[in-house]
Amino acid sequence: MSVIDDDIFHETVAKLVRESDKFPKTCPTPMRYNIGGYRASAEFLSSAAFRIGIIATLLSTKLHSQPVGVMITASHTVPAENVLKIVNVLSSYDTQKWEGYLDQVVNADSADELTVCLSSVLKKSQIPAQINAQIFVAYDTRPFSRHLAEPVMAAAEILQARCIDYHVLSTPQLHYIVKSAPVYNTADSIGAPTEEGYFHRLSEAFHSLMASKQVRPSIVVDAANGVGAIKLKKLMKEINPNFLHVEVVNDHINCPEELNNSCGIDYVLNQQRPPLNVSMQKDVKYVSFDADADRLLYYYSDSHSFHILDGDKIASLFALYLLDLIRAAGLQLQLGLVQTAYANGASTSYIQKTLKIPVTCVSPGLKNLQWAAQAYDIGIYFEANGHGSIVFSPSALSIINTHEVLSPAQFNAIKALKSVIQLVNPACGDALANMLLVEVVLAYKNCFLREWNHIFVEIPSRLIKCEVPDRSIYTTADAERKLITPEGLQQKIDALVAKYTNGRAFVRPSDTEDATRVYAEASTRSESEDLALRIVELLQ
Ligand SMILES: CC(=O)N[C@H]1[C@@H](OP(=O)(O)O)O[C@H](CO)[C@@H](O)[C@@H]1O
Ligand SMILES: [Mg+2]
Repeated sequence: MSVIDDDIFHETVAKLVRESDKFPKTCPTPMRYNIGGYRASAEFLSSAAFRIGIIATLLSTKLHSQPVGVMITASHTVPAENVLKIVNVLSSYDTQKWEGYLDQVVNADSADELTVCLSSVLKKSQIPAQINAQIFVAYDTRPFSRHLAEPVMAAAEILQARCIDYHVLSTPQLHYIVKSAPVYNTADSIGAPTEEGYFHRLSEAFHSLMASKQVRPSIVVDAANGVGAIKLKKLMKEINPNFLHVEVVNDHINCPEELNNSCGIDYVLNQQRPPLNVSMQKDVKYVSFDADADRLLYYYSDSHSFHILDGDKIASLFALYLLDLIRAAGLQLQLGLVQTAYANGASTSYIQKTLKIPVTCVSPGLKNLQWAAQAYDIGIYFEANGHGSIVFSPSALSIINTHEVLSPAQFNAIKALKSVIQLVNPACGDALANMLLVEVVLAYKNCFLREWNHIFVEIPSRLIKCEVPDRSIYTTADAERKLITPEGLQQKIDALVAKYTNGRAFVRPSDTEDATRVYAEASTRSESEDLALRIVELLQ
C-alpha cells in the first residue's frame, strides 16, 4: 500500500492548519478524550470539533472507508455543555493510539504546533495515498449542538471525505447507522443504514416477539426533554397499538433550559423520586431516559414506597429470558454477564449463584463492558446507571441461524432469539430498544414491575462524588476496585469495610469529572451511608 506522498502531505497539512483558524481554540484547559468523549462548555468545542473531523477522516481512511460517526450530545448533563464523541470504531480499533492522536491534535496551541502534530499523526498512522473516508455526523436537540456539526464537516470536506449530516438523532441511532452501513467492498449489513431502517428493525422484531402474548402493556415515559421524545413518538407510529401503549412526558424539546432539568434518569436515580410532570399512580409502569436516549430505568410506587429498577435489574431480567430461550431451543451457548463495580452486590450474587451465569467485572465505560461481553457466546453488559445491551458472537449467530429444529417449542425459541438479536442495539446501549425488550420479557413472564423487582433485594448502597484537589494521585487496579496509590489508603478502607456487615466499598477517580467517587454497601441504609462518609473523611 502506498502512503500519502510528501508534496500532497505538506499541502494537506498546510490547508488544514489554515482552515483551522476559522475555529480558534478557546478552551482554557487541555482536553482529554475519555470514556465520555470530549466534554466541555459548548462555546469551547468548535475547535475540537474541527480537529475531531480531521482525525475521524484519517481513521475512516485507515479503515478502508468504513464510516466513522461523530456524535454531538451531552447526554445527561446541563444544556450548556456538550460532548463530541467518535462513534463505534474507537471501541474496537487501536483505541489508545487514536485517542492519543486526538488529544495531541485537539490540544495543539499554535499553528506551528498543529502543523507538527498533524504531520506526525499522518506519518505515524500510515494513511493510504488516497484519502477515502465516510463521516456520519449527528447531534441531539441542544441548541448549540447543530453548530458543532459544521466544523466537523468542514474538516472532513477539506479532506474530501463523503460526509453525511444525519441532523437530529439519538446516540444509539447514529451507532446503529454507522454499524449497519455496508463496509467498503462487502455486502454484510444488519439492516438499512437509515433512521427508517432503525425503526423498521425495532418494530418488526417487537411485533414478532409480542405476537403470541395476551397482554397490552402500557407505560409512561419521561424523555428528559431530550431527543428521545421525538424518536420515541416516531417509533410508536410504527408499533401496533395493540402491543404497546406509550405516553411520553417531559417532551419539550424546544425548551433547552428544561433538558435534564428535574427529569431524566440521573435526577430519578440521585433524588430517588419521580421526575417533574409525573404523578405516580399505583400499578402504572414508568420509564426515564437520559437526554440522548442511550440509558433507561423503570420505576413504580406501591403503598409503601418508590422503587427503581436500574441497569442491574434490567440485565438480570434479560439474563432470565435468554436462559429460558437458550434452554428451550436446545442450544449449548455460554451466556455471560458483564458489570462494573457499581453493580449492586445482590445482583452479582443473584446472577452467579441463582442463575449460575458467570459475571465479569470491568472498569466503568461502555467500551470496557463491550469488550468483555465479546468473550461470551451471548454477553449481556450493563452499567447500574441503565446503560447496556447484549452482544452475540459470530459463532453464536451462526449456531442460532443454522440450528436444526426438532419441535415446535424449539422453533419458537429460535424464532424469538432471532428477534431479540434484531431488537437489541448491536453497538451501544439504547433506551428505545431496551424498553421494548423489557416489555417483551414482562409480557412473556406475565408479570408486573413488583415481581421483577423482587427477583433480588438490593444491598443498601451509597455513592458520593467527592471533590479532591488532585484526582490523578488516585490510581487503581482490579477493575478499579482497589486503590494502589496513595499508598496505604486501600488498607485503611479495608479496615473500615471490615467493621460493617455485608460491607463493600471502593474509591476511584472519575474519568469524566474532576472528582473521585466513593461507593459503599452495607446491611442497612444508615450503615452504607456511614461507611461512605467515613471513607470520604479518609480522602479529605
Ligand atoms: C458511577 C458512574 O455512573 N459512572 C459513569 C461515568 O464515569 P466516571 O468515570 O465515573 O465519571 O460516566 C461514564 C461515561 O458516560 C459512564 O460509563 C460511567 O458509568
Ligand atoms: Mg447518554
